[in-house]
Amino acid sequence: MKYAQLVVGPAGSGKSTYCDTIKQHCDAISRPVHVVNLDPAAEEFKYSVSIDVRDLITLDDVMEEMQLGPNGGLLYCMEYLEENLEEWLGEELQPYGDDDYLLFDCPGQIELYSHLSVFRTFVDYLKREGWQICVIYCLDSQFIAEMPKFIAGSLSALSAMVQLELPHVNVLTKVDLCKNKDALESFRFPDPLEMRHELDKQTGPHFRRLNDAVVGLLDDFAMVTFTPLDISEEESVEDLMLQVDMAIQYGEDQEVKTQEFGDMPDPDGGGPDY
Ligand SMILES: Nc1nc2c(ncn2[C@@H]2O[C@H](COP(=O)(O)OP(=O)(O)OP(=O)(O)O)[C@@H](O)[C@H]2O)c(=O)[nH]1
Ligand SMILES: [Mg+2]
Repeated sequence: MKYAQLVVGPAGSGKSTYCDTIKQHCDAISRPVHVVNLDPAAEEFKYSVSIDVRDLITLDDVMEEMQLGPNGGLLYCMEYLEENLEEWLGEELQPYGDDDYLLFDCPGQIELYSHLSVFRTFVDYLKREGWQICVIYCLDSQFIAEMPKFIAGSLSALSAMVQLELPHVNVLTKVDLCKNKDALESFRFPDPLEMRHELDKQTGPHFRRLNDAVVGLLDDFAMVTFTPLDISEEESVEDLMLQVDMAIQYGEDQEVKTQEFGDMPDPDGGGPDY
């Protein structure tokens, strides 16, 4: 079995820093991982890149040749990647085999994970090629102090979960910058009543039914939970890695059946078993 983490999330949420952190952690414990850059707009990396989409296409070239702005240019690049997936990526992945572990550092446009097909095509291709994949959805902890922002972040994570149908770990990044780390605990397994109460406090009475529906939706998908990551604490990195290993069934007997997202949500509540 081959393993991969697909590291996604909004622009600037800490995806590349996450990849760097995990790579360093794994290097330190002599566990081989390789990082793949899938961001055609990336400029520099702290980690060493094993496969780079910029060898196929770069945002600068596309913007210049197609007269596109940065967002349109990025979408063009990703569609180009989608069209050349088997030919280019297939070739690049050739040297990787059993027990190899890749981290895919992805671009930050969230529409790529919600309503464009490129990542779905990408994931389906990797699955067909025998890769066991876990999605890491990064959300910046600096933006979730207020409940409406936390809910907006949760909904975007949920939309990626529904679109990609893979084991999924939501990560709260930049926790080292948080003054009150204990306050983050309440976001690990958010309480629906509390969410509803906080939302109602911050919106007018017209929004009550909408708030109710949104919180009900998140509660139904009981797996919209977040794991805080403090990159300055080795233990935090280890805990997260363990959680991802469980989600991806790294090192487990391959007879064990993967729990598919399609089995969710559990109508009786309760999170996933992994
Ligand atoms: N202190 C601290 N800063 C962080 C952390 N993660 C990211 N940053 C900073 O946040 C900024 C964005 O981080 P990146 O890792 O580049 O984020 P990204 O999601 O890859 O960004 P895009 O690829 O542009 O979407 C950089 O200035 C990082 O140094 C973290 O855990 N702690
Ligand atoms: Mg990045």
